[in-house]
Amino acid sequence: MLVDRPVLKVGVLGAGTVGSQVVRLLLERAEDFAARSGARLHVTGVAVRDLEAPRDPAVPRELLTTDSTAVATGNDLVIELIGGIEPARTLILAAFRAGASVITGNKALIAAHGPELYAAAAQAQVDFYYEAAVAGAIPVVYALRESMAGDRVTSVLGVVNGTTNFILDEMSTKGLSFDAALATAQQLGYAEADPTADVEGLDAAAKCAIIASLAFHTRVGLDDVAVEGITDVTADDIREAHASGCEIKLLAIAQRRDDELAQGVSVRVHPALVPKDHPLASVRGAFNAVLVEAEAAGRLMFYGQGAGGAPTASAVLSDVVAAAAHRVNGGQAPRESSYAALPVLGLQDALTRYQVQLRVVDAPGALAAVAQVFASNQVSIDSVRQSSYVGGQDAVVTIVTHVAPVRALDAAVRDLEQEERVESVVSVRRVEGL
Ligand SMILES: NC(=O)C1=CN([C@@H]2O[C@H](COP(=O)(O)OP(=O)(O)OC[C@H]3O[C@@H](n4cnc5c(N)ncnc54)[C@H](O)[C@@H]3O)[C@@H](O)[C@H]2O)C=CC1
Ligand SMILES: N[C@@H](CC=O)C(=O)O
Ligand code: NA
Repeated sequence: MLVDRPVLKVGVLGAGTVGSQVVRLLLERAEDFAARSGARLHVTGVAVRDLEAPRDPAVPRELLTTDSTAVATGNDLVIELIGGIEPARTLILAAFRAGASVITGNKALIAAHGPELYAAAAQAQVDFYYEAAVAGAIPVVYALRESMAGDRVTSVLGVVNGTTNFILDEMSTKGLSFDAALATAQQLGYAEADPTADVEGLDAAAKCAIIASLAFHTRVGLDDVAVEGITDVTADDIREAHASGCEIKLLAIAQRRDDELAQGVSVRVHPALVPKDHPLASVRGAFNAVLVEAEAAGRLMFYGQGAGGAPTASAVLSDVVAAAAHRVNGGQAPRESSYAALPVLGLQDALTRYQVQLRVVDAPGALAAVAQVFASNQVSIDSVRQSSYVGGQDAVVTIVTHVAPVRALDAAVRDLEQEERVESVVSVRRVEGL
C-alpha cells in the first residue's frame, strides 16, 4: 500500500456508461493510480440523478449522492460525465471556482463553450482536460495538442463517431436496417443520450470543431462546422458505393487552405465515398480513425475504439493521472492556444472531389461537351466510366473529379444540368481519400 502518498479527493458527476466504468477502474486500480500519479485518489462521491436507477454493481451504493453541487465543489479533481450543456457547464465552472481540476468527455459542451471553460480554468490556475471528448480511447487530443506542437498541421480527416460508423458498417456488411443498427449501438453504450446528435452528425461536428481548434491554433466552434448526418443514407446508396469500389463513411474533415484562392480553415462533417483500399474504408464497428497530415511529419494515423464505457474511461483516466500528478509535483495542463486566429472559411471554399453520375445522349460529342463543362469551371477530371446503357439513345456516365473547391464543383453541376446533351444529373456524391 502506497500509504505515504498524499490523498486527493475525487468527485465524479454522472454514473452512466462512462462514469460507472471510471469509478470501477478508479477503485480496482487504486494502487496503480497512486504509483503513477504520486497521489492516492480517494473517490468521495458520485453524483447521480436517481439513486435507485440500475447501474454497474462496481459502483458502491454508499458513494452515490444526488447533490451534484457538493461533488463539484468539494473535491480536488472533478470528473464530469453527465453530458449536455446544463447543468454540466455550471457544475464545471463551480468546480474551477472551488479550485478543482476538471476532466470531462463532454464534446458538446467544449464545442459550444470551450473558450469560457479555458478562461475559467486559467483564472483558477487549475487543469482542464478532455481527452475522452474526441475519438474515445484514441489519444488524439494529446496528439494534436502536444505531439504536433512542433509541426504545422494541414489537414485532419477522420471517422470520429462510433455510433454512425457502427450503423453504416452493419448496413454495409450485414444488410441491417438503419433502425435496427441504431438500436444495437444504443444497447452497446455507443450512442449519446439523445442519439439524434450522432445520426445527424452533431456529435462528429463537435469533435471536428475541437480537432480544428487544436490543429490550427484557432477558435472553431460548433456553428462553424458544415454538417450533414447519415439519416438520408439508404441501402441503395450503399449498393451504389460498393459498385464504385467504395464504402460510405461519415467523415469529419478539418482543412487548412493557404493558396492563392483562399486562406483559412474549413470544417465539415458529411457522408462521403471512400475507396475500399483507403485505410478509413476498413474502420469497422464503433472503431474510429483519425488521419493527420502535417508539413514536417507527413501523414499520421490513429486508430482505436471511439466509443463505449471502458474505452472512454481509459481516456478519462489518463487525464486523471496527469491532473493528479500536477497537484503533487506542480505543472499545468496546456492552456488554450488560439494565437493563429485563422479565418474560418465557408463550405464553398472546402476542397473535395465529386463523383457525378449523368444520363447523357449516347452520341458523338456528348462526352466532349461534358468534359468542356468541367474544364470551364476549372475542375479537372480524374476518371470517366460509362457504367450502363439505359436503353434507347442514352448512357449513364460516372465521372470522378480531382480535388476542387466546392464552389467550382457545384457550378459545374449546375452547368451540367443546363447542358443539352445531358439528359439528367442522376447523383452527386462527395469522394474523399483518393
Ligand atoms: N458513451 C460513449 O461511448 C462516450 C461518451 N462520451 C461523453 O461522456 C459523457 C457521458 O456519456 P455516457 O456515459 O455515455 O452518458 P450516459 O447517458 O450513459 O450517462 C450520463 C449519466 O449522467 C446522469 N445525469 C444526468 N444529469 C445529471 C445530474 N444533473 N447530476 C447527476 N447525474 C446526472 C444520467 O442520469 C446518466 O446516468 C457525455 O458527455 C458523452 O458525450 C465521450 C466519449 C464516448
Ligand atoms: N456517441 C459517441 C460516443 C463517443 O464519443 C459516438 O458514437 O462516437
Ligand atoms: Na480521445
